[in-house]
Amino acid sequence: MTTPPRIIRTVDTLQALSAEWHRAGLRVGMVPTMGALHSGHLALVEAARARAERIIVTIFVNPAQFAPTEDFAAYPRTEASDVEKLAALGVEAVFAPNAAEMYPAGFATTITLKGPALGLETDFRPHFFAGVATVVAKLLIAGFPDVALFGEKDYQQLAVVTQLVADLRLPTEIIGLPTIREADGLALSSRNAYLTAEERAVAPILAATLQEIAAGIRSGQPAAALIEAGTARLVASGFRTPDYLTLRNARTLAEPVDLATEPLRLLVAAWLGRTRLIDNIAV
Ligand SMILES: Nc1ncnc2c1ncn2[C@@H]1O[C@H](COP(=O)(O)OP(=O)(O)OP(=O)(O)O)[C@@H](O)[C@H]1O
Ligand SMILES: CC(C)(CO)[C@@H](O)C(=O)[O-]
Ligand code: BAL
Repeated sequence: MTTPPRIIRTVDTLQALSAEWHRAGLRVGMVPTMGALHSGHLALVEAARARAERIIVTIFVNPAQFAPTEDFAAYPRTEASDVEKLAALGVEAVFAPNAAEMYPAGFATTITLKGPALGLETDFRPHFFAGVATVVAKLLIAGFPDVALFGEKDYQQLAVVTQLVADLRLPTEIIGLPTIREADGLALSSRNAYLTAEERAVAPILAATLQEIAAGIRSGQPAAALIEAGTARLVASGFRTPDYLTLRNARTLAEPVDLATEPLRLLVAAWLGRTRLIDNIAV
């Protein structure tokens, strides 16, 4: 029989619980999420279990990372079934605060970023990483985990969080885990729930296009021509012209200078109907 996780609504309670665990000599792991949990999230939880004796999963649809025109209101909220999934994995605590707990009246702090936060998502969601970094800093300070796990699906976010924790010297190890995919290659994402049946049939072309471009680059074909052909394939399949489809240095996310020696990552964001999909792969 599994013990259901403790549901925690306040920062004070989470800080006290984490301090108690640390006093008992237990390692604490954290998996930050916005809920609507799928197997990608659950893989992060399982990886946390291998690294920590106590696991906190956070569920918070963070208003600060959504522009007024974005899908904050529509974002799926499924707390009861999320908690059931986490209970089955033996998660000890779910931190699910409301917005007033995270951003009380008078809240006036926002983290600003450079480095890996420049470009890509920031060109299209300028508010996004300030909102993510501010909430992640708050979550890490609330839960004081020894280790926190993030998915490579949100590759730039992982780079931003890694930089944030290094710059602020937060005492948490940040671990990135590979993207979990459907059998047809589509990266799992809570927003896949927005896709119509027709769009769902088209969506795997995003990952297939990345694979095709990466294979071409590895075989020595010019990246620019491959990216142009990939863009045309996406548009012909029903995607809008991608927000970006680009080859970057996998560590800095800057434009690569020397393809032969730098670690490379191919990243894409593209709208399919009313759903914005992102994906990325190593080259
Ligand atoms: N397919 C996946 N594989 C591995 N990790 C994932 C996957 N999808 C999401 N994650 C990770 O789970 C964490 C929480 O992400 P989030 O709750 O935003 O889920 P999401 O499915 O990415 O939602 P969205 O549709 O909003 O992008 C992040 O670290 C994210 O990178
Ligand atoms: C890291 C995060 C939980 C911050 O709100 C969110 O951006 C997400 O779910 O990837
Ligand atoms: N998965 C990252 C959170 C977001 O896109 O808002």
